[in-house]
Parts: sequence; structure tokens; C-alpha cells
Amino acid sequence: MSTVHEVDLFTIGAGGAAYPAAFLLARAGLRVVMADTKGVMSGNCLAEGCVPSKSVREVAAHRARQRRFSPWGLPGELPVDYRKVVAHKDRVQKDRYDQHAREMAEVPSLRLVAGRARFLDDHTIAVEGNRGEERYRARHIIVASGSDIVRPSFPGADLFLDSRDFFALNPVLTERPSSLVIVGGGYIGLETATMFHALGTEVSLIEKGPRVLSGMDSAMVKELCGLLDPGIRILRGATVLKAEKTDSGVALHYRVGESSPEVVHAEKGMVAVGRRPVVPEGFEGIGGEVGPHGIVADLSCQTSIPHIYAAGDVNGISPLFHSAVRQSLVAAHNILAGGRAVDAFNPAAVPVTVFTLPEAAWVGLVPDEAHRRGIPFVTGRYDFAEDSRAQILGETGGGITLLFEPGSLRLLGGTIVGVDAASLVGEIGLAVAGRLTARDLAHFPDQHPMAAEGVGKAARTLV
Ligand SMILES: Cc1cc2nc3c(=O)[nH]c(=O)nc-3n(C[C@H](O)[C@H](O)[C@H](O)COP(=O)(O)OP(=O)(O)OC[C@H]3O[C@@H](n4cnc5c(N)ncnc54)[C@H](O)[C@@H]3O)c2cc1C
Ligand SMILES: NC(=O)c1ccc[n+]([C@@H]2O[C@H](COP(=O)([O-])OP(=O)(O)OC[C@H]3O[C@@H](n4cnc5c(N)ncnc54)[C@H](O)[C@@H]3O)[C@@H](O)[C@H]2O)c1
Repeated sequence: MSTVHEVDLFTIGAGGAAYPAAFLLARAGLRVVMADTKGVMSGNCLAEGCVPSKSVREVAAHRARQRRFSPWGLPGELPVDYRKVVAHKDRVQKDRYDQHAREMAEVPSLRLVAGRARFLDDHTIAVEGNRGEERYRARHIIVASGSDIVRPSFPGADLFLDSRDFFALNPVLTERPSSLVIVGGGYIGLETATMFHALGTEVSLIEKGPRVLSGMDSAMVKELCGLLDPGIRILRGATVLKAEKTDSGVALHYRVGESSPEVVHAEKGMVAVGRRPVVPEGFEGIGGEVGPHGIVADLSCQTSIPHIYAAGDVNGISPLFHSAVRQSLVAAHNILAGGRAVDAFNPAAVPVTVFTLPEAAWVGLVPDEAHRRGIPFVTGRYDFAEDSRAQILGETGGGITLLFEPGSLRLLGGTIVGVDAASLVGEIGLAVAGRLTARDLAHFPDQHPMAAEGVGKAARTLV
């Protein structure tokens, strides 16, 4: 029988849902071990998600902006050397892995073990790694095992790449395809479509639902779709029938509604049809509750087993990196409080951005949700057509829509489509979290000439 290591906190996974808690509790003097199959800290955000996809996206955004600037004295069409784009992406990933290794080295009481963790009982975990099995007995556990790619099952789907093939370190895709067909019109499909179109690839996107970005506010999505480059071919309500290999790449057969089957040819295909939570082996066997969106946890991140917390993508509450980080800290605070729920995750103040070109972002209450829940609201609106920064950049489409509680004019939420949306949503989110009112926003002297001026101007339509 191997030794059982006694620890205060054990995390399954070492991504954004794990390491903020691990660092906090290790610095507080607790014995902490993180286990991750990758053997490094950072999870999928750095391995194949947020950071690498946005490293490629920013190059594409620069090229799109350069093309728009061509009437104003800059050469228009920049050539793209995609191998160097990938090299940049890989370098950012490596730099961040090095940075995280240095951060780990500063906290000697924190250990990271490489291997797959599984529950033996509600306090005991086995980790299967290169050196065989190690066992840990933990007072507290955070399950932070994240999510993984869903691969669709249509015939020939294995011919298609996925987001890992595009964005992992040393990825499968190293050359820019001349044409790309993407299955799935969610976050990853639409972000990838707009970035590769901006890099010069001919892009078709096939979405099975009646609209792309389903589940997001319909007015915001409609405004965004009106601003996407019409050169991106988007087919909605389409059923994929099969994919085949051709001399020049792939052929995807699909049908829209009841119409006759059609085919799209492309050099490469990508599937982006969602992610599913990864529940560690043994969790259900020890009585842990799992629902359709992953491990069932409340907003204090506690599961049905009081000393086991679940944070990040694995609980399906808000599958975003910054939500994972916040939930990790919520779990840590509640563990430090002896299992009492002294802290809770607030899903009503989480900024979200779809990093398309242009961007769309929202936080808190949005019109569709307000209608669905019967919540009354009044709106303040600012069009980027009037905005000095938008005019300077030639990006005058879209605008800011803020939702306020009638009477008190407390800010409940907002949507932004267009210039700097991903940055503006942070300011609006902080105002929602801080329970600010239209008057507070109207009186704040946002900087000129930046798009944030629009936040105050939208509020001033009501006070
Ligand atoms: C292409 C792409 C782009 C994205 N872009 C954004 C973005 O711009 N902004 C944003 O906020 N979010 C983005 N996301 C989502 C973001 O990556 C996730 O929300 C975030 O990584 C969740 O963190 P996590 O710690 O919960 O899980 P993960 O990052 O998935 O980490 C879980 C870790 O646990 C490990 N693990 C799993 N099971 C076990 C086990 N049994 N034993 C040991 N280890 C295990 C996994 O290997 C993994 O390293 C993107 C995702 C993708 C795929
Ligand atoms: N900017 C961000 O914050 C960001 C960026 C990328 C990913 N993410 C995270 O990653 C998750 C996964 O992203 P995703 O884009 O893979 O999933 P998603 O759930 O956002 O979208 C999947 C889309 O694929 C469609 N679909 C499913 N099966 C299909 C089929 N057979 N044919 C055609 N369409 C089909 C769905 O209707 C849906 O529109 C997101 O939910 C999000 O949590 C976040």
C-alpha cells in the first residue's frame, strides 16, 4: 500500500478555477496540492483557448484596421505570413507558461503533480501519473477539471479540425488555408470565422439553429450580424449531412430546411459545436451530484458534498476564464471560513465579450432576459455614429445600450456592439456591481476622445 499524503486543499485541475484558490490558501499556510493531466498550471485557457485564440485574433484585427485605413495614407492589403502569426501565438503561450512557473516557485508550500486524478472516497484522491499512482487525503477539495471539446458525429467529421488544432502550442494548423468551412456558429465558430476572413481566407459558416450566437440577446446579435463583413458566408438553419475528402481539401454536404442538399468546398474544415464539462472519475460514486451542465454547485461553489467545491467550466454556471478565477476565490474564501458561505459568485455582474470583428459584449441584465423574467427597465442609448473615437477609426457602426431600473435609475446591465466593446463592458460591469445609477454615470468625466464617453452620454439621455 502506497503512502497517503495528507493535505489541506487538493485541486483537481490547475487552470483558472484552481490556481487562484491554491495560491491564496498556500500563502495562508495551508498544505496545497494541485493535480493536472497537463503537468503545468493554466488549464485550457492558455493551452488552447483564450490567450492563443486572441493572439491570432489581434493580428487579424490589425490587418482589418489597416485595410480600412488605406484611404488615409497607409498601404491597404498587408500580406500575411501565417507561420509567423503562429510563432507569435506560441511565444505568448511559452512566455506565460514561464511566468506561471516562476510564480509557482515563489510559493514552496504549493505543489503541482502531473497526472489524472480520481476519487477513491470523499476525502481520498488517487493521481495516476508517470511515476505510477499517488494517493492524497484532503480536508477540502476543489474540483476544477474544466471542459473539453464536443466532436459532432456526422459522417466524415474526423476530417475536420477543432479549436485545439488551431490554437494549441505547436498547433496542427500552421498554414493559413485559402478557404475554411466552419460547423457551429457559437463563440468559437464566429470568432474564428471573422479572424480568418480578416487574414484573407474565404470563410463559410454552417449553423444548425435559426441564428448564430444562440442564447445571447437577440437585438445585440442582430446589430452585430449587420456589421460583420458580408464576405463571410453564414448559413443558418442548416443540417450537416456528411463531409468527404477531396483533392483540394474537404466537401461538406448540408441542407437548409427542406431544400435540396448543397455542398461547400474548402481547403480546411473546423468543428466548433460546443464544450462539455469533464467530471472526474469517481465523483458520482461518492454521492456527488451531476446535472445536465456539469457538477451541481451553488453560488458559494459548494457541491452536494459540503467539503467539496466545484469551480469554473465544470459546474457550467458561467464557462468563462474570469468567472473561473472569481469562483476559485469564492471557494477559497468559504474554505477559509470553515465551510460557511461567506462569499458568493454573482453571475449578474460578469462581463462577456464575443471577440468577433467587430466585437459584441454585455453584462448583467439584457433586454431578452428582462422580457423573459418580466423585469421592467428603461434604456439609455448611444450610437457610435456620433462618437469621436469611432469616427477617427472609421468604425461608426453599433453603440451602447444601458438598462436601468425605472425610478431609481440603478444600472442593471448593458450591451455594446462595435468599437472597444470588450474594454467598455468592464467599466459598465463595475458600475453594475457597484450599484451605480444613471446620475453617477452621467456625472463621471469619461476620457475624451475615447469610446467610454458613450457610457456617460447614454446615461445622460435619462437624467
Ligand atoms: C478556443 C477557445 C477560446 C476561448 N476564449 C475565451 C475568452 O476569450 N475569454 C474567456 O473568458 N474564456 C474563453 N474561453 C473559455 C475558457 O478557456 C474557459 O472558461 C476556462 O479555461 C475555464 O477554466 P477552468 O479552470 O474551469 O477549466 P480548464 O481551463 O478547462 O482547466 C481544467 C484543467 O483540468 C485538467 N483536468 C481535467 N480532468 C482532470 C483530472 N481528472 N485530473 C487532473 N487534471 C484534470 C485539464 O487538463 C485542464 O488543464 C475559450 C475557450 C476556448 C476553447
Ligand atoms: N469570448 C469568449 O469568452 C469565448 C470564446 C470562445 C469560447 N468560449 C467558451 O467556449 C465554449 C464553447 O464554444 P463553442 O463555440 O464551441 O460552443 P457554443 O456553445 O458557443 O456554440 C456552438 C454552436 O454550434 C451549433 N451547433 C451544434 N451542433 C451543430 C451541428 N451539428 N451543425 C451546425 N451547428 C451546430 C450550436 O447551435 C451553437 O450555435 C463557449 O460556450 C464559451 O463558454 C468563450
